[in-house]
Amino acid sequence: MRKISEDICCSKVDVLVNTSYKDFLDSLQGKKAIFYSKNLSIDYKGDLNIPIEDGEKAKDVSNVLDLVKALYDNGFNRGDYVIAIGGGTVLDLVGFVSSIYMRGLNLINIPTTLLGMVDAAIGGKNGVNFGNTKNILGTFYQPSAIVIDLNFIKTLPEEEIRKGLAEVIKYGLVLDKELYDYLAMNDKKILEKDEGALEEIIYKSIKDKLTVVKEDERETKGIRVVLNFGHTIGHAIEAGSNFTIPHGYAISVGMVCEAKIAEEMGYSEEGVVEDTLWILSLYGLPITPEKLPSKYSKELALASIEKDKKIRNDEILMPFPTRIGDYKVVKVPIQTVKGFASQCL
Ligand SMILES: NC(=O)c1ccc[n+]([C@@H]2O[C@H](COP(=O)([O-])OP(=O)(O)OC[C@H]3O[C@@H](n4cnc5c(N)ncnc54)[C@H](O)[C@@H]3O)[C@@H](O)[C@H]2O)c1
Ligand SMILES: O=C(O)C(=O)C[C@@H](O)[C@H](O)[C@H](O)COP(=O)(O)O
Ligand SMILES: [Zn+2]
Repeated sequence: MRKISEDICCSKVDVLVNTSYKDFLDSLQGKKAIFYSKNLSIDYKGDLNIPIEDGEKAKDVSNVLDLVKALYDNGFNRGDYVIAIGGGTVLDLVGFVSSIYMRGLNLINIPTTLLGMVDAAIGGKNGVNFGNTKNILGTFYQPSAIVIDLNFIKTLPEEEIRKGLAEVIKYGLVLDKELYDYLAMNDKKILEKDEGALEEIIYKSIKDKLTVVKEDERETKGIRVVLNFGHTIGHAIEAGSNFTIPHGYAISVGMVCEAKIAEEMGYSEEGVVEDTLWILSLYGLPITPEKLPSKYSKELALASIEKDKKIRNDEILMPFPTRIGDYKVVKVPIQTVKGFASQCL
């Protein structure tokens, strides 16, 4: 077991990597509401156990009030615990609910997908979708603990491993050359779910993400935006498909497109686009729209860029890879981004 403890602004956050979630929950004193993915067989008995239909539909705003009602009807208060067990969609929904009910009660994240373990469970961003826009309603709210139980990986299909790897590759490309090199040399082990290799990339990803979040929890200093590399175009693809194209695949194509924009605008060293294409292909991730699992409306995708949360005045704060493991945030006019996007989408 590896433990990371961080003070993020006003919250103490513990991350336990490779530990039993049941043992951890047993150690908590207090009432527990367990909100878990319906697709998982969770036999842990809390004071309230509610299954959630996961996938992007979980992030429909109507689900927020259903969960709030369950907490309210069952007399939960700020001394009690909300436990989120599932992939990124369950974590985003439950994180939001736990932050608004009584202005916040104790949240424990137990991610069960690779994407959840390396990204969604970490950093306190949560959100639900509204009006064809991703995560337009949400808060920043830190969980007190994140428990990574690698047993969940055992039942995870390979395609879910690949989707999570898209976010791991993101860290490699813009923050961590060592992680990029590790990914480049250990593809077989990682795709075969070798426990040591998975623990290594999960640990490195969490460290990278927390280093950024600690500096700029609320994304107000132009630092946390780096975690959004590939997401302007990625979220546009998701919106254009009515959220049927999974996040991991959408941001894979998004990273290719945004790396190309960086190169064309003269912000990246030669070879960055090739390295991006190479590493994504190594893990079988889509690098062109044709390789995505379904079609999307280009018009809806382009229109959704206008709602990007990184817009300030008429410009989007774009985190561009400058060389592998490094980035620069550049203000690009919305219409310029849309012009480039129109070529890649
Ligand atoms: N808040 C953040 O910082 C953040 C970061 C990255 C992504 N996200 C969000 O996360 C979401 C994507 O998350 P996801 O990729 O985990 O998708 P998901 O939650 O839809 O889970 C993917 C699939 O895996 C299944 N599953 C979950 N755990 C399993 C297990 N252990 N074994 C077998 N199947 C399992 C689920 O039932 C589902 O079908 C998107 O909405 C994205 O916007 C949020
Ligand atoms: O934690 C962050 O900050 C991120 O941007 C991580 C992203 O991988 C994640 O998809 C996040 O949900 C995107 O947030 P948004 O602010 O673009 O909605
Ligand atoms: Zn993401």
